[in-house]
Amino acid sequence: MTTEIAQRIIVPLDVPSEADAIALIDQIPQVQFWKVGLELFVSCGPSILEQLKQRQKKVFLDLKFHDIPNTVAGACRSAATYGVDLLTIHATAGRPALSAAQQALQEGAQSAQTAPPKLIAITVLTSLSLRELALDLKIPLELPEYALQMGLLAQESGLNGIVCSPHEAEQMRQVCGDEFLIVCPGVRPPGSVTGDQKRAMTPTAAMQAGANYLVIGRPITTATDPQQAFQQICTDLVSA
Ligand SMILES: O=c1ccn([C@@H]2O[C@H](COP(=O)(O)O)[C@@H](O)[C@H]2O)c(=O)[nH]1
Repeated sequence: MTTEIAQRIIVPLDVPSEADAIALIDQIPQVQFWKVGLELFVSCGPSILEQLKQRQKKVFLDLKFHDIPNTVAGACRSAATYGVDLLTIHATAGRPALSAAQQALQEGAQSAQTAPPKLIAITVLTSLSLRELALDLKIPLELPEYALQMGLLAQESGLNGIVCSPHEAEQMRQVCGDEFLIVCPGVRPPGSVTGDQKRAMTPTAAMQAGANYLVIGRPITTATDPQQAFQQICTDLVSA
């Protein structure tokens, strides 16, 4: 049971070098699903993906593409050759870019004779508050409604799922159905520092809200004992 839960926790490798990433991967062998984001990919490129695959890990490549349709399609065609499990694009890239990205992923994967990653859209970054969305970004909708509209746009464009805060997961699940993947960062065990996460929830509440996967980084990776921190989260989730 703990193993099943462990497979639903994605830990980000938000570290500056491949050596730091490998040290972390080997420090927590229980983690089955790792996320490679901008910091690490810009630093070391796709070789870290090979390192993860050699260790039979699942990989979430979180590059958050946001560009015109032709450019995101090219990036997706290339990313499809890596054989990763999940890939991100911002929903705000718009409908033509989302559709082009999904189509290019299928084409790229077919040419590389590999399975395409599931393409999931960022709805509203979990670091944004209701106030920032309204006052800085001038979005005239309430945040949950805006996030839902971004989720629906992703679904209508043929994407496999979304990234959203656990606060929006329940309504996403109700509206988008059981097959749509919901991946939630902004997850903090009780008592953890929230840092730059503005719409955070506990792992148990996030799972109960309908998330398929939780992304939990600093509460694990900066803990004195990362392995123990990961195990404690799994144990709490199993007993909830
Ligand atoms: O809306 C989003 C989209 C992606 N992220 C990423 O998730 C992790 C969260 O790390 P923590 O240390 O648990 O805060 C990080 O890699 C972000 O790039 C997100 O937080 N919110």
